[in-house]
Amino acid sequence: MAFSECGGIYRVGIVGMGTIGRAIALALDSGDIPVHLAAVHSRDAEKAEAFAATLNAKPPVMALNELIASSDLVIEAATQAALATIAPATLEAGKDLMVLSVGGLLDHPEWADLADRQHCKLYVPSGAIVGLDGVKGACAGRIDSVTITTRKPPEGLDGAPYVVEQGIDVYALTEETLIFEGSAREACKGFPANVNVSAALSLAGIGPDQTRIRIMAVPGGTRNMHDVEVIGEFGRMTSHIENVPSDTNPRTGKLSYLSAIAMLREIAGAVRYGN
Ligand SMILES: NC(=O)C1=CN([C@@H]2O[C@H](COP(=O)(O)OP(=O)(O)OC[C@H]3O[C@@H](n4cnc5c(N)ncnc54)[C@H](O)[C@@H]3O)[C@@H](O)[C@H]2O)C=CC1
Ligand SMILES: O=C([O-])CC(=O)C(=O)O
Repeated sequence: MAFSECGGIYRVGIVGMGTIGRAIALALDSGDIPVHLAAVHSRDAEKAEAFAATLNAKPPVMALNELIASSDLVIEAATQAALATIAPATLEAGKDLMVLSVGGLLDHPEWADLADRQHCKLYVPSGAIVGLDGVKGACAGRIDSVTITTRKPPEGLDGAPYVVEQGIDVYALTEETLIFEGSAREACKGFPANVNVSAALSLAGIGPDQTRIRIMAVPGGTRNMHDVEVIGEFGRMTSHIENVPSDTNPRTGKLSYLSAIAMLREIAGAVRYGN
């Protein structure tokens, strides 16, 4: 952890003031995580100003480069496309980075090396998925397969580039339907705002080309569900999560931001649970 020089308080800047960014800002504003919310930045500065004004801390809304300069940790909660700017700028400045748009990491293994050279940390929370501790352990040995099956209601998949390109009308489906099957890398390109969980799974496990994903549209569904199966020399592991879609973004399950908040608590504290 690279502490700021002013007062030894770990300064956090949040980029992206949508569902996840706001939830993290509100958690920090409650004051029970010992870090300082130093700045926020979003594509829509006016909306970010209005939200920041509702917080006790009244964090300034800054340009990205100013936010990076004012933070020890930058939390990316924007988009995979935005990450392409945020990640190198943050790491080159020697600042820690937490990434939510995890799919944006898959084509940039050099960022992990950059973090290493710059002596800073690159954090990837489990997000909307469970069981990455076990996956990491399992992948220390021989692995035969890692598969994730994602089930979302139509509104959780609507507008994804793959859905648009293929002309799939997710609202016209009448029963659970497989709409995509492939690697985590391919899925994160076709569904950049829907299956970042598959990127986190692949990075914790055997990589984005070897990790398989199936995406199912579930008409009438009320949960974003992810089933992970890992088979290897250790045996077989499965995990299942039924995520309540967040109120403001049906693609994003509530565990996504709760996981980031829990990770921040551990970064700020002395004790870490789990692997
Ligand atoms: N790792 C995980 O398990 C999960 C990751 N995600 C991903 O996390 C990211 C944030 O998710 P949400 O908060 O639900 O999305 P959201 O759409 O509610 O909010 C995104 C915010 O980022 C802002 N933004 C967009 N482009 C920007 C840019 N270039 N610079 C600054 N701000 C920009 C938007 O104006 C918006 O305020 C998304 O990429 C999403 O796909 C979402 C759920 C789970
Ligand atoms: O919240 C979820 O179910 C997962 C999600 O959107 C993502 O991984 O991008």
